[in-house]
Amino acid sequence: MSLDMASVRFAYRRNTVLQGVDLSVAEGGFCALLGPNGSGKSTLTKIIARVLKPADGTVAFAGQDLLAAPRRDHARVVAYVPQSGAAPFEQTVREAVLLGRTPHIGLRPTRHDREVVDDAVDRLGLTGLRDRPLSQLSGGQAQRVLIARALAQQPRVLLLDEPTSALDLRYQIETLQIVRSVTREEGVTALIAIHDLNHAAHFCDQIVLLDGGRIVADGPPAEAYDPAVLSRVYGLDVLVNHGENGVEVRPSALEPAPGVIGAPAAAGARTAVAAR
Ligand SMILES: Nc1ncnc2c1ncn2[C@@H]1O[C@H](COP(=O)(O)OP(=O)(O)OP(=O)(O)O)[C@@H](O)[C@H]1O
Repeated sequence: MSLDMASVRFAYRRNTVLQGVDLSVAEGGFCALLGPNGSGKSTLTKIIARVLKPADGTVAFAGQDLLAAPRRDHARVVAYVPQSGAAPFEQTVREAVLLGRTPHIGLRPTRHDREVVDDAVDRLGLTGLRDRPLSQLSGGQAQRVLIARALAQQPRVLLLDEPTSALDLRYQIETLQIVRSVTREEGVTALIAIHDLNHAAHFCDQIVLLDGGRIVADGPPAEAYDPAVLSRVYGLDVLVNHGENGVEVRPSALEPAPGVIGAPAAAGARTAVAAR
């Protein structure tokens, strides 16, 4: 079972932004979608989420055509966390997360539905905020509500469009850990559009690099991160280090910070080199 896209093409009027994308993510895989601004990451996730309809191509999960499935069936398989979401401002956190249960609920939410919601609220560190209206949340808290709503949906495929962009470092890491554990422990297939190449390498097992609506690299981080390809795509010289902790990418022009061995002495500083 896998998420499979074949020959997917999409254009905004005459501007073709996906040029025949073929992509497979194994069941339980955690795939990072990388690429510069405007390379087509959001468009690709929106097609799988059925926010946008491709001009051509197929999208399937476990052989089921996701583009033709009835909406409710699609929503039982696919959950989507957009870059930012509009929600009725007076809704509370718990009410917003309960919306994730919509594809599963009969006439009214059951005790099980409420347990799933409370579990998702707890996992995203929102327990203390669960009765608070969305209008009284910070940007990062609101982003965590969207992620909790997607988890409460209990999907087979989880799509996240830059879900960590408003999060502080702790919640960036925790969110990526949660998504990784959902993939490994529950076999959910996750696709995340993300800009941080090092977080992607650390947490994901598949890297897909988009450039101008085409896939230019696809594989495990150690194979997909080619310095020449990354430098060309991002228009910036980068180095790729293969170390004990995995692969790490950094701009080659980035000098060590003052105080680090090898850094140039800062003006007026007595020493810029750490004593050993
Ligand atoms: N609603 C729209 N109407 C017209 N063009 C659009 C629309 N949304 C996106 N585009 C264009 O489609 C291309 C791909 O955009 P997309 O949002 O998929 O890129 P992205 O890789 O997600 O970028 P970012 O990293 O900035 O979020 C860009 O050139 C963008 O300007």
